[in-house]
Amino acid sequence: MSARIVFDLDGTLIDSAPDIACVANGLLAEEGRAPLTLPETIGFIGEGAGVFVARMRAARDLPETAQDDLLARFVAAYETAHDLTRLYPGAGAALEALGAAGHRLGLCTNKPAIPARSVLAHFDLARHFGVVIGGDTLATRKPDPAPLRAALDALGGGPALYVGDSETDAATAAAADVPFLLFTRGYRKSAAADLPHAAAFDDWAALPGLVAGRLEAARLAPRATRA
Ligand SMILES: O=C(O)COP(=O)(O)O
Ligand SMILES: [Mg+2]
Repeated sequence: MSARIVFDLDGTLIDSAPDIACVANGLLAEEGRAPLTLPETIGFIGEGAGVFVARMRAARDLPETAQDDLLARFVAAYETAHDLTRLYPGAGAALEALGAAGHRLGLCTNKPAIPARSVLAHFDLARHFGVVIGGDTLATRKPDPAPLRAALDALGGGPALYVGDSETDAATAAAADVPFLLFTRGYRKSAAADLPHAAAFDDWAALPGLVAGRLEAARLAPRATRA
């Protein structure tokens, strides 16, 4: 059975926090402020670039009036910030295997669309995705369900799954009524058990089997288990 599988990006497919910290710290240095630590940076990721910059400002005592200017500079620098970013081990092979199994793949991230597409191209991942929805593609972003719904609609019909790492992703999947698969090595702030999820994995090599198992369970008991 061919499913629609939509993925989050930061903290799910890629470990991008070191590059995000580097971009933030370039701006903070220009503003005469102390750099963010990596844990601080990770704590600020998840609700899009605007919220990240607002949290960075608040943490380093920069005024709200600087928001628009800082955000524009942040997004501009973000587009080419790839050197410190790593694909999680096995993520590329898992996308390859899921595509080869006939599933249709999409991406739904709160990262702005331009840097999202840029990092996908950098890692040669763009070819896997039939649709890419960024944090600024629609008028609303996750945890609003609209971006995930738009990604799924673009992929056609069939069972749906959302794969992500964070509270935002779990809430988005719940709001869209889509089963959520939690990658536990990303940027979530709470315990995995506190995030509603249909299944969890800590190794990308396990995902194709997890998906196949869920689809088979749904086939055998369509009323008891969705997707
Ligand atoms: O840019 C962010 O804040 C988060 O990005 P993500 O939705 O891919 O985790
Ligand atoms: Mg994420």
